[in-house]
Amino acid sequence: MEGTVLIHKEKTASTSFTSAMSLTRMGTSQVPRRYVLPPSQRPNPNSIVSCSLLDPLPSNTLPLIDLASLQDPSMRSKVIDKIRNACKEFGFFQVINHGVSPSLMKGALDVASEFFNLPPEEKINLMSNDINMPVRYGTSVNHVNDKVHFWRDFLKLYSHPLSKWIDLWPSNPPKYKERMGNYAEAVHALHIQLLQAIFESLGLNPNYLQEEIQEGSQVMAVNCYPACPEPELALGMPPHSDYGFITILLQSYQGLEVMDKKQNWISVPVIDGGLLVNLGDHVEVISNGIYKSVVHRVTVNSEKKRLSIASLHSLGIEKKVGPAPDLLDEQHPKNYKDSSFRDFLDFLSVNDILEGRFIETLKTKA
Ligand SMILES: O=C(O)CCC(=O)C(=O)O
Ligand SMILES: [Fe+2]
Repeated sequence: MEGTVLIHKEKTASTSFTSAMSLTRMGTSQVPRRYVLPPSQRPNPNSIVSCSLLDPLPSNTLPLIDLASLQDPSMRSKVIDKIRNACKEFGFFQVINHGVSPSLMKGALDVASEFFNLPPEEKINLMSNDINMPVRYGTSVNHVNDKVHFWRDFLKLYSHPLSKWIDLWPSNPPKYKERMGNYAEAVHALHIQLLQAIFESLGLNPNYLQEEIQEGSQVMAVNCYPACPEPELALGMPPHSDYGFITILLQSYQGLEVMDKKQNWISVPVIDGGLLVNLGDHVEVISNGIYKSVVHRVTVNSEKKRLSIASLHSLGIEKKVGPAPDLLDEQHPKNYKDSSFRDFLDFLSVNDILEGRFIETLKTKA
């Protein structure tokens, strides 16, 4: 049958199911049971706060930061102040004038879309249940808990250094490597600038951990959320925070929601040419909790396929990260244990993403 794929080869060799993309193409009018969330975890449209994007920031708006002035010595400290406020208040902000060109962004979204439109037979050889695989196609299933599924197909790509990984990336569509690779490199350069600004906003040397960051890891999660016949019952991704320093996210359509301090879900509007920046668990740990990683989730809609490219940046897989010594003294003891990307992968391999966040396991006090 078109679209039926075998998954969980290692665990349940007989399990077969159809990807969200194939279900949508078949014109399914109801989501299969495995996507239906318990009522308490469903997106409740009445509780979602919509925000306008204003600058400067009154309450109840999401921060939008113009990076054009970051390189201007007379303006830099103003931008750093805005970044500090955004990190403290939300752990999230959007950026414009960030240096990644509109054509690179469009090129990456176009090839992402073409890849997910390929017939299942073309994608299946990239499918794996092993979260350590450097290139991994997945269709909605959660690697631990195969009872709850999410309305998402994804392709995870190890991306830095690009020359090490790009040969493993898909050769079809033919422009995939070139377009996605150019985007990955531009976003990698942007993430270095953003980290410098974030460190500066904490009072740290902007070049803190510079060498380790240059040698760090970049994993891109290219996500596809097809139109969903019953969007009120399912999610594209459950609530989680990202591992790593920051995630730079490009979205083609609305769907991402971030949780604010009052635990309201705030829907993130799409800004033409903008990119989203999520603080991840590394920043929470390095700042010793001054900043918190942002909890976010993805809702789906019945009208339109949504694509997103999440570029996740962290230290190398075995490198431990801990609170910055300059932020610690007798009044400010260490609130988090040191940990590595490997520790996170080990955590993920035995924990369902719905059951707690990795960062909670690092706290030295309750
Ligand atoms: O699709 C999105 O907007 C978010 C994706 C995401 O959170 C992730 O890949 O970690
Ligand atoms: Fe995420």
